[in-house]
Amino acid sequence: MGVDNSKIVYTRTDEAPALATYSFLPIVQKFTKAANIEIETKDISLASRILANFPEKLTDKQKQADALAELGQLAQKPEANIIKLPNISASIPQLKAAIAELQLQGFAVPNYPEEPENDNEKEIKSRYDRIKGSAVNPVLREGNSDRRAPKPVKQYAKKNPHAMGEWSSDSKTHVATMTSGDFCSNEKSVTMAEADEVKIEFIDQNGNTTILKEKTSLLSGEVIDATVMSKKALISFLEEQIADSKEKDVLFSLHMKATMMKVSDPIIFGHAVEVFFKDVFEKHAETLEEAGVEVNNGFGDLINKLKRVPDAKREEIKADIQACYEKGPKLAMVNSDEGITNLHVPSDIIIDASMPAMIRNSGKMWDTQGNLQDTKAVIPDSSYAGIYQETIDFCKKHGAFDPTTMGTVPNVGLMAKKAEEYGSHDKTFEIQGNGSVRVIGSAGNIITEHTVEKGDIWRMCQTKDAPIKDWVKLAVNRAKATNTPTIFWLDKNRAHDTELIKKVNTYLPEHDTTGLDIRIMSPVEATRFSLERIAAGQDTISVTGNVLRDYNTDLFPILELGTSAKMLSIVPLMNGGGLFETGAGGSAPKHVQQFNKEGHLRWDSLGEFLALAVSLEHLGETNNNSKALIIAEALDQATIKFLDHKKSPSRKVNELDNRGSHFYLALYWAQELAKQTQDNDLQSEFAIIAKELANNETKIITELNNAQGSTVDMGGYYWPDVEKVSKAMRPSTTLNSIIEA
Ligand SMILES: NC(=O)C1=CN([C@@H]2O[C@H](COP(=O)(O)OP(=O)(O)OC[C@H]3O[C@@H](n4cnc5c(N)ncnc54)[C@H](OP(=O)(O)O)[C@@H]3O)[C@@H](O)[C@H]2O)C=CC1
Ligand SMILES: O=C(O)CCC(=O)C(=O)O
Ligand SMILES: [Mg+2]
Repeated sequence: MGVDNSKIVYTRTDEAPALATYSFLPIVQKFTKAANIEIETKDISLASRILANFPEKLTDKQKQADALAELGQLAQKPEANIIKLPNISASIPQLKAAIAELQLQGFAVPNYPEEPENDNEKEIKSRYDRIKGSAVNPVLREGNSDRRAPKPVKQYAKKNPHAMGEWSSDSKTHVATMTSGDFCSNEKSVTMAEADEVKIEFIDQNGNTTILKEKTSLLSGEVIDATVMSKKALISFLEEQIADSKEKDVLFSLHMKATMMKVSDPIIFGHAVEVFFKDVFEKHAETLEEAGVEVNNGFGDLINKLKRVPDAKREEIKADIQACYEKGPKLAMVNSDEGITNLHVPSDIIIDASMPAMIRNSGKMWDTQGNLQDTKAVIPDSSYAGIYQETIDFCKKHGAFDPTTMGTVPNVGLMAKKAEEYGSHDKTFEIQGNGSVRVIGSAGNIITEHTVEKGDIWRMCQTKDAPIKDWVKLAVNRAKATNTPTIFWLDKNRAHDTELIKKVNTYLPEHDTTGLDIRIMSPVEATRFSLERIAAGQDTISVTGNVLRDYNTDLFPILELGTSAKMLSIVPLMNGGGLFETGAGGSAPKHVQQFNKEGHLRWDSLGEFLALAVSLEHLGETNNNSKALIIAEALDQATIKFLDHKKSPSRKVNELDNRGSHFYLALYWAQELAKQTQDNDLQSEFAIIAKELANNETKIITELNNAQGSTVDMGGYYWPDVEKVSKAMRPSTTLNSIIEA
């Protein structure tokens, strides 16, 4: 064999999934130990990543290993078997909050220098910049993605439909997107004929050159695209949309990925805040500057920093803010009770989850009174906005989807080797003057050139050939395995997609596709085609680039299953290993708030159960471990039973929560192992455990439910106290003693 992969790495992350791990991991360790599998944990939480980057500021006891770097290396090895739970892709406000908490806990990590004033601060900022945003996913995702609703999960959703808001044909809800001057319209794309090292430079109007990035190495066959968002076009678009929301009497809402994938999005978010509160920002420019307001961190940053402003001035600004609210359209609210608008915090409105949530809610969002209202969903760049307008049009015409009959849309997504927008982070620049930006080859040849103005956002992406080839192969494999129509969502009128279409047409014939229905359609056409089929109960595989992977794997699951937490999410790593992600959703900060307040955790670990089963199966197959295969199969059966018996966490306090759901999973898993006859050792060991768990069911559930109903002190949000949380998440001594026996 040569490859030793009797080990599974289980990640510790943040927020709700991290809490769930405290309860679930001991169970996992108990079951896998019986097959000689070692479960190693790696802490890739935001706080741990901060600590790992500043060893010189910490005592020996405080130091953290750089788990992310270690996992990044492991992901490139054939023995990799990693279970990854969702983590915080930190926005700057989240990063700052985590730093402040760590400092309070006695870790001498430095502040985040937003505007570094010397070399030392620049160095600190550059370290933090490696931690924020999508710092984790692109490092681990050394393969393309296969996300789908497994059959039992889909069947369960059909039998137990989630609530779906009705749609009316006269809904005023719509998407607003730019028609010119945006990334989509300005994109230029080139496939490299041979490997090269390119330079990115800015040339001002006087012919002075500034190097933006000295060296980017490109492989032969690599697709690069460069594009620019015009600040002027963006501002006038935002002004128009604000006026139009007022006129049409719909809520103004902004939907972006301002924490991840694209470092351009916080800047765009900042412009939206500034345009909406234009009168405040113009009139008080100097005061706000002095107070250190960072508009890219959302309107909430202004509110927080008002305390630094002298009293009289503060009252004046507050009155001007009020005037903006009165003059402008109604703003969509994230939390109407607390007055948090859609423009307050960039990480509160993450488009992949926020748009489907709106569509599931009859196309409505909350106003300041907590009433649902029709909405203008502003998605500035037009590259992918059309899929949501198409979905809205479909719902207006046909009414809401019916989860009891609808088909499914799985996804095969291109993301390996920092494909597409994942690779843009170190190649995105806010342009400092008028002139042009060029990508120059080593022979001095101009590869792309854009005329730019001060404030424009220029960015470049790169997509390597091998990941594209692998993505086509994965699509064909999924098409074959399911005999389902398979659509590449690529637009022949978009520069980047044109290059990808050429490659798809080259690589598809390398596979035997006899009898398969594989087509290429633009994202808008593909949406309509898939929606028509889904409504008729039919399935359609979507094969997409990286951003649509992100969007589609929340959009369809949220419509079909009520949440993307129930998705199977596999990343077959290009070098042979496996990365198994749990669900397709995020770290659910709302769930932590509820847990703190009333001791009830409604995080649904179904994604973890699904990921663990495929991880065990992968281990069993690559390591000839028959016990692992039996345990995997038993886990799948247990998960089906778990769904049948409706043991998912309830949303309400004093009912079954995440911890109780883990008990039932353990019970069913043990019962399945006791039932099988292929392995006597497993059978006898788990027969005893199954019996003990079953005999103590009432006692355990009582102990677990009694732990609910009061506040929980975690001793920290980003860096909680291990003992406190462990105690809170494992309150049943009866269950603990069975698991630890
Ligand atoms: N793969 C990753 O690592 C990802 C990380 N993130 C991170 O997560 C944070 C929050 O992002 P956001 O976009 O709000 O996404 P979330 O998925 O956390 O929130 C959206 C909603 O999804 C539902 N949800 C998601 N997972 C579960 C689950 N297991 N059990 C029950 N409900 C679930 C909840 O819906 P409801 O209220 O309807 O129950 C939740 O309120 C951010 O910090 C972001 O960076 C986000 C996406 C992916
Ligand atoms: O890093 C990303 O792609 C964002 C995380 C996410 O939302 C996802 O993978 O679905
Ligand atoms: Mg997503």
